[in-house]
Amino acid sequence: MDHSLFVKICGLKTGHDVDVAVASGADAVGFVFSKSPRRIDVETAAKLCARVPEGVLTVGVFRNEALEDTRAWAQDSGVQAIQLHGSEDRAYFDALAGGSWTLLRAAAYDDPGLRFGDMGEDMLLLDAPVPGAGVAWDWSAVPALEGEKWLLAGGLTPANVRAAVEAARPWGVDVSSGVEQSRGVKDPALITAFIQAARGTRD
Ligand SMILES: O=C(O)c1ccccc1NCC(=O)[C@H](O)[C@H](O)COP(=O)(O)O
Repeated sequence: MDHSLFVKICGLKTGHDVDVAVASGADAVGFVFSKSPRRIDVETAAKLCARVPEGVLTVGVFRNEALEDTRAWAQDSGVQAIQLHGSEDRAYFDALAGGSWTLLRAAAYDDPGLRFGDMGEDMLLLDAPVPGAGVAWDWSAVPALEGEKWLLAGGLTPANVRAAVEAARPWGVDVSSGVEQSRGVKDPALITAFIQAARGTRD
């Protein structure tokens, strides 16, 4: 069992799905603000953030948005963390640092020369090259990230997450497609199953 594994459920759109993720033990919930079947508007994100209890991190997910839009949407929705998935550079990260947000940097696992902290991030998310596509990769090909706060993502499901954790030994995991019944529509039973499987608490 791995009670300490950090688990983030991404791309939530409804209050019920947020409640299920929280009740099932998620450490973080993600809301997508950029182009995606999971995109929600700022008002919806604010309502979803308001029902998340203290201790569970609310994360806004962005990809190549204008800096001022990212800042405004994060502020207006009330997310506690900003996850950046595009070609945002160090200046972009620096402009958001020093605020109250935890910064997550998403990078493709095969990004050459990848090193934790290069963008000043607080957490690194190691993903497949296309985010949110449910595409798995060779999780044993993880760069040296031992001891860092890094999340494994990309094609994880309730069926494969435990093996992936054992192969890659991440600090945490992140999932979207693998807990959906159809693209962009979450399945509450899969959310619960994923969290239990990730931590090895499933029967
Ligand atoms: O989910 C999206 O559609 C998305 C769109 C734009 C930027 C990021 C996006 N998702 C980011 C995530 O955190 C996903 O959970 C992560 O890429 C893993 O996705 P999946 O392979 O579907 O589990």
